Amino acid sequence: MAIGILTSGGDAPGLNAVIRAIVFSGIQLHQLDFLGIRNGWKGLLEEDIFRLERHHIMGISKHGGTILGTSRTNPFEYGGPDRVREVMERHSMDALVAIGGEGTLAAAKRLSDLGIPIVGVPKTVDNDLDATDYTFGFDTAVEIATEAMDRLRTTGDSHDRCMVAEVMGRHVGWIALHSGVAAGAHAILIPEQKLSIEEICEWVTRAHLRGRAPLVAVAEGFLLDTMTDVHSERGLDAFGRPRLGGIGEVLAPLIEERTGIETRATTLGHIQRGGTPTAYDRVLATRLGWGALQMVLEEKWGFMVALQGTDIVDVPFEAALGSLKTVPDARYAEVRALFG
Ligand SMILES: Nc1ncnc2c1ncn2[C@@H]1O[C@H](COP(=O)(O)OP(=O)(O)O)[C@@H](O)[C@H]1O
Ligand SMILES: O=P(O)(O)OC[C@H]1O[C@](O)(COP(=O)(O)O)[C@@H](O)[C@@H]1O
Ligand SMILES: [Mg+2]
Repeated sequence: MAIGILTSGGDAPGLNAVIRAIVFSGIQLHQLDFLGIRNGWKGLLEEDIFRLERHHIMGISKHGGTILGTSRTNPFEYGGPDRVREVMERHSMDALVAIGGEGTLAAAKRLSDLGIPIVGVPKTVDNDLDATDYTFGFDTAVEIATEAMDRLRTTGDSHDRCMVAEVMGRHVGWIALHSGVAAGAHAILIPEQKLSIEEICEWVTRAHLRGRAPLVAVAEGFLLDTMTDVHSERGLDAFGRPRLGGIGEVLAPLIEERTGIETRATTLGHIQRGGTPTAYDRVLATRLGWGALQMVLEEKWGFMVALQGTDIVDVPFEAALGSLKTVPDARYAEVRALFG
């Protein structure tokens, strides 16, 4: 049996650990063959495929990114399901493991609905996929964001400045919430909760009056109550979505002007997605990889692996695709009560 593996969508620390887990245990325990597909669906449709052997996966769990490369190609706009079938047949590929986020899994679901044997592994640093409690990459992103905020606090303290730390989070504020709590931010701003600049400045002023250099953690997808669209000044991505980043720079002068406190903004950007995955993410990614291999062996097409509690389970693609996993109001309320 030959199994194709592809990674698609934005990268996340832990992708390599998933690939390693699938290939290592597939070769060691089941004598399976693996085909590496370069650059997501694009490589499948262009037949950019190679025999994925044990030496390719040696020691890769600790490396960020993906040895397979990634893209945001939509297989339905580039070749279509007939071409997917043709390439799989030509390479004697009996099954496909698609590792990606909601876009990749939506494509995988459509292909699987057409009878193509696919299983999925969820991936998102934003941690916004429903049906799985956590995804690999999220813990690493939170760790990096927390360390950055700790650093911003010491320079903020020295200069008695308000520091605004902008982190990733297009639709959901999990990274901002977790890193903001860990770093003791005085306000945490997330996409799920619109706020006025007056409320934010009140928290900043209150913290400053207590002798603190205020720290504001903001997710890139946050909107002030005066905004109708997310802040975007960098054009569109390959999928036609606005590229985010820069809301911190928008907020900083508004805060400075209203509070009189000198304010600086830092956008962390892709630093959160690069480099070494945490041990937690490596273990989670490895377990998800083992789970995906098991699904292939059981021919559970149309399913993806997920973490529920501490268990790795199988869920149908549609369970992950219905809605995003947003920060619940109650989770935000308990944090918000302590702002300022
Ligand atoms: N409903 C869909 N059907 C087919 N392909 C899709 C669909 N939605 C998204 N995609 C493709 O999947 C790609 C990857 O999705 P994206 O959201 O960028 O990354 P991720 O998989 O990390 O969420 C998109 O750029 C798009 O080409
Ligand atoms: O610069 P890129 O690759 O377009 O990606 C940026 C986007 O990817 C994200 O990191 C989301 O990634 P996930 O799909 O892993 O959740 C967003 O927070 C960000 O807006
Ligand atoms: Mg996505």
